[in-house]
This record gives sequence, structure tokens and C-alpha cells, in this order.
Amino acid sequence: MIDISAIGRDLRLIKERSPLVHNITNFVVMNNTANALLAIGASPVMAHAIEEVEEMAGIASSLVLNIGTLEPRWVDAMMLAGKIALKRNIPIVFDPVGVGATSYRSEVCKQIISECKPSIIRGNASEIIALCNENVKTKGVDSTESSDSALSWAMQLAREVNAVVVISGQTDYITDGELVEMIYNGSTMMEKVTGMGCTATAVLGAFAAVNPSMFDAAIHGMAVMGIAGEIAASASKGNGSLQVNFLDELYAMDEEVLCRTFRQ
Ligand SMILES: Nc1ncnc2c1ncn2[C@@H]1O[C@H](COP(=O)(O)OP(=O)(O)O)[C@@H](O)[C@H]1O
Ligand SMILES: Cc1ncsc1CCOP(=O)(O)O
Ligand SMILES: [Mg+2]
Repeated sequence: MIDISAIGRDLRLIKERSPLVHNITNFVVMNNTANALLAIGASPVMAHAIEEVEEMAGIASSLVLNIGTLEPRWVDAMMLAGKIALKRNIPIVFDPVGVGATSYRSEVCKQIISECKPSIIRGNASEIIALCNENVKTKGVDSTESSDSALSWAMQLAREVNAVVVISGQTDYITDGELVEMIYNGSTMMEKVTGMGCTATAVLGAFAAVNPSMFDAAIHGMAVMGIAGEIAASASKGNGSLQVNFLDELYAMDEEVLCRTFRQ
């Protein structure tokens, strides 16, 4: 049973503390994810230069690593930032965008997971399955599988790498390898806005910065994503307005909205 008041408490903590979330993320989503973090009260910074990532990770409250538009210097920067985050014991949230589409993505994911030891890994079903199966090829950044079909892989991955694993999709699954929680809120229209998954990963960065339980942080972040997306979609004609309405719903999110909309 998910505790709505605990989600509300995390939201209040994010607003009170405004944690600095250091993102090394892709060109496609930088603006969306920074705005989503601002909307819930966190303080985003996008910084990927090798020359500054260690210093930035040294003052951040959490680190988000996203390989969406990866290239070697960025990967080096992720490794440097990741090592500082590990040393400081701040959470690392990892988004394996498009893993399985190319061997380069798959190799980099292996390296990030083994050396940076992310606390939370969030991907769509195809990405989570590809992380567990080197021979599985994915189409690109969009999932071709249902989130249900990835659950057993996610549980295995969570146990193997000692991380909370989140599969997003029609139902979101959050697992630490033993426990599983589901979020049913959301809208199919969310699939049509690029960067919604990356936004979920960034939002998890904010929740992980204020909640010491990575499992609870991941549940709370995905609940807020689903609820904001569901309300926004009901007032949107298509993906253009959804993108804007979604930010407004994140901004307006509080315990009263959560109670009214959350589906157990
Ligand atoms: N069919 C769907 N129904 C409801 N919510 C969805 C659906 N597909 C995606 N979402 C929501 O959209 C967000 C992004 O998930 P997803 O599309 O799986 O990520 P990605 O963009 O990485 O493929 C998540 O919050 C997820 O819950
Ligand atoms: C389209 C695209 N290409 C490289 S990264 C990216 C954004 C993917 O974002 P998301 O997985 O959140 O839809
Ligand atoms: Mg994605």
C-alpha cells in the first residue's frame, strides 16, 4: 500500500530544501527536464564538461546520468562525476536511453552500472530487458514491449546490481529485487512527448535527494509523474499542449491533488 502522505512529505521537502540535482543528460531533453525539476521545487543544473563535473557533483544533492546523446567525452564526464557521487554517498539515478540499439550504448551502460553503482535505474521495458540480455536488440529510444513483460528481468537486475529498478510504461513497476510496487496513473499520450522518460528519471533525482529510501523515492517520483501526466493529458489535444500542461500540473502538485487522483 502506497502512503500518499509520504509522497506529500517528500514534495514539501523538495520545495523546502530545493536540492541541487546535477544532470549529465542528452541534448533532446535538457530544457524539459530542467523545467520539470524547477516545477517541483528542485534546483537543476546541466553540466557535462570534464573540466567541471567533479566540482559540480561535489556540491550536488543527487546525480542524474542519462546516455541519450552519448559520446566519449560525455561518458568520461559521467564516470568522473559518478565517482565523486559515490565517494560522497549521494544518490545516482541512471537512464539507459536506447540501450540495446547499438553495441556502444550497451558497453557504456555496463561500465556505468559497474563503476558508478547507480542507486536507481529507470528505463522503459525494452531498455530494462536489453540491460539484462546482451543479444536483445532494441529499436531505438521507444519501447516495443509492455512493462509487465520486463518485471522478472527488472527484479533480477535489481538483485544483481543492488539498485532499485523502475520500468516505466502503462503500469510503472518499481522493484528492489524483492518488493514490487506499481503505479497505475498516467496516459498513453505521454508516450508521444519526447523526453517523458528522461523527465521521470530527473524527477527521481529530486526525490532521491530528500528521501533516504531509494525504493520509496522511486515510488513517490513515479506516482507524481503519472498523476501530473494523467491530469495534463485530460486537458490536452495532443503532445504539444501536453508538454506545457504537464509542467503546470507538476507545479501545482500537492497532497490534495495526490489524494484526489492517485489510483491504488
Ligand atoms: N501507455 C501509458 N499509459 C500511462 N502512462 C504511460 C504510458 N506510457 C508511458 N507512460 C508514462 O510516461 C512516462 C515515461 O515513460 P516511458 O514512455 O515508458 O519512458 P521512455 O520515454 O523512456 O520510453 C512515465 O511516467 C510513464 O508512467
Ligand atoms: C529521441 C531521443 N534521441 C536520443 S535521446 C532522445 C530522447 C529520449 O527521451 P525519452 O526516452 O525520455 O523519450
Ligand atoms: Mg527513455
